[in-house]
Amino acid sequence: MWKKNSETLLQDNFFLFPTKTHTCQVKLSRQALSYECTDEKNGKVDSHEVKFSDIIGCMCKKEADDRVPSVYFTVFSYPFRNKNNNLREKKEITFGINRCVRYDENLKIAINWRNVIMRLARGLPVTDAESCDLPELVKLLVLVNPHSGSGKAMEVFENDVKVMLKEADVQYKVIKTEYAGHATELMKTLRLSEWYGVLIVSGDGLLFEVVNGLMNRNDWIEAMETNLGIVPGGSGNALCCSINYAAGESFRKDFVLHSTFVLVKHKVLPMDLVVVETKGSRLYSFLSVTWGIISDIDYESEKYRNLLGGARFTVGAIKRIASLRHYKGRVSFLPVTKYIPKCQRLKGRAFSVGQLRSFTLTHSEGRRYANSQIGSLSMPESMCNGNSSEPGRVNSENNDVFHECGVNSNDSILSINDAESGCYPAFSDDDDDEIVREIMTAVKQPDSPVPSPLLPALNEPLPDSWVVLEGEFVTVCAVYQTHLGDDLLASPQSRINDGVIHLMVVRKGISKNNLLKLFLEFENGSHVDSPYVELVPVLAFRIEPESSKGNIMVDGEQVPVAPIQGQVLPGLAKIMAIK
Ligand SMILES: Nc1ncnc2c1ncn2[C@@H]1O[C@H](COP(=O)(O)OP(=O)(O)OP(=O)(O)O)[C@@H](O)[C@H]1O
Repeated sequence: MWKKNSETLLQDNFFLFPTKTHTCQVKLSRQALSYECTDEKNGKVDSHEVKFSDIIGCMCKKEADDRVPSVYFTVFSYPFRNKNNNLREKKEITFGINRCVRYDENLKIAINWRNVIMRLARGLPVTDAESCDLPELVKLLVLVNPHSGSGKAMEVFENDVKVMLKEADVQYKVIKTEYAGHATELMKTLRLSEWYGVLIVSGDGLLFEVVNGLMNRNDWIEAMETNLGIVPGGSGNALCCSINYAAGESFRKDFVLHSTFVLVKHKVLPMDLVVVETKGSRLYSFLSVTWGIISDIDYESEKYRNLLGGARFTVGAIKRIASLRHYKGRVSFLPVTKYIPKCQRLKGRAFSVGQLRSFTLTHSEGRRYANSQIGSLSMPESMCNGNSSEPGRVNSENNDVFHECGVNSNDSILSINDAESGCYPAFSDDDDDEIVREIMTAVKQPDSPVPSPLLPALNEPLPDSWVVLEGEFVTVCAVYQTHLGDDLLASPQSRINDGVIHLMVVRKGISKNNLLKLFLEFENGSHVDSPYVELVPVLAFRIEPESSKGNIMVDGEQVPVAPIQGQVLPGLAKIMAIK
């Protein structure tokens, strides 16, 4: 027999449905629902515990026969199948109450248990467990793109998502998009106060439409308070992969179940956006800007979308590596910390640990930090030779940056990076605070345009504090989520709201074999250790292609091949995700 202790919020005796022969003592603490059932036939006792972190909802039911006063409540949970994998499975447990002769009295008990369970499952406070209100109603506008991925988004919603929304007591209205751009239009006139959030059942493209629709409203400040959720219905589903990866949830097997689980836990995180400026347009991006082989694969494999779904990227990658292209141009960026080219870090001696200065931008959540560790590796000589032409400029083909900084291989990494050394000046704390002030001032002024204080006009020169790389590139990607696809862990250090863009640069000089190897390493993120890959944390970037050949993609959507630049807007969006 259990004793009620200070941890116990509620305790009672119910019977276990459907057996009716098992009497259970059921107990609620803030962490778990526990029950101990005795089989009346053989006296066997069974103990169980269901953690609130696994519970998504609770529902009351009555008997079909109105003359029977029994009432039931069912708890819906999705615990991990076993300790050795991260796959969840549904477990439903139903308790019956027939203690009172009157139905309404049994119902009152069931409703109170349901209310407490719903609050604890959503992480809400419970002050008086004996008389507890149901959490506030959650109403979602669900947008489904019937043409995303292999065209099964509606099926995904009907078969998998709907049932979990019901279990979690989430109300919704579904709109099937009718054309590309429909979601953007809908967002422009959305009555914000009517909805807890907007749920996208599609790929990243539909969320891109939603974000841009909201950001282009005059009241974009309020509009960006809208909670955004996403369940994978596309082919890449990069944001869903990143959200699940951060939450420790599966994003390969049972992807939809795990994404919907994250969604119905009702946690919301600020998410960084990047304001992107290109020929005649200003876009708001949550994922990436890509140029070179990555964008070519994304765009050119589009035609296999319906046939192959996610596998379209693998087929596209093999094709593109076989007939490898290089892209000439200039890549500039404002580094979070003083920039040291990877070849310089690796040449001469291996540094065991490097340190990035903590970059912070104040947001309502407080200050956030981006830290990085530089691994120890050796660098092919061919990647590190040449002479520089001017400070702040690194020619990818003929530059001896090591020499340029006026240091020898015995100097420490921090002294190489001193401002006096002639290396690229870094962003100072004062600058940080200035940016924060500018963004926050604009945010407080309704109807003012979204500020981008780090970006000069596209046709204007960049300040000296920017680093410039020139030459031929295989790819340049500005990434702000961990994943660009389920087998593309492009930027393992990215966090949903770290206030940092990770700029990945692969220059000409890598063989096809090594490039293929690199693509295989993308799956677990080990490409970051490759001497051919630079991954630089930056606040802003500019890409200036020399020719208009190839593709540039913003969040997987094609834009003209022309100069393009972007700046991080820390934590501006709200995404339904678990840290
Ligand atoms: N009803 C519709 N008909 C045609 N196109 C649509 C419709 N609704 C949305 N779109 C467009 O379809 C494109 C692809 O959508 P989405 O990105 O969601 O799927 P995906 O490309 O398969 O997934 P991912 O971007 O994750 O690879 C987007 O550009 C979107 O604007």
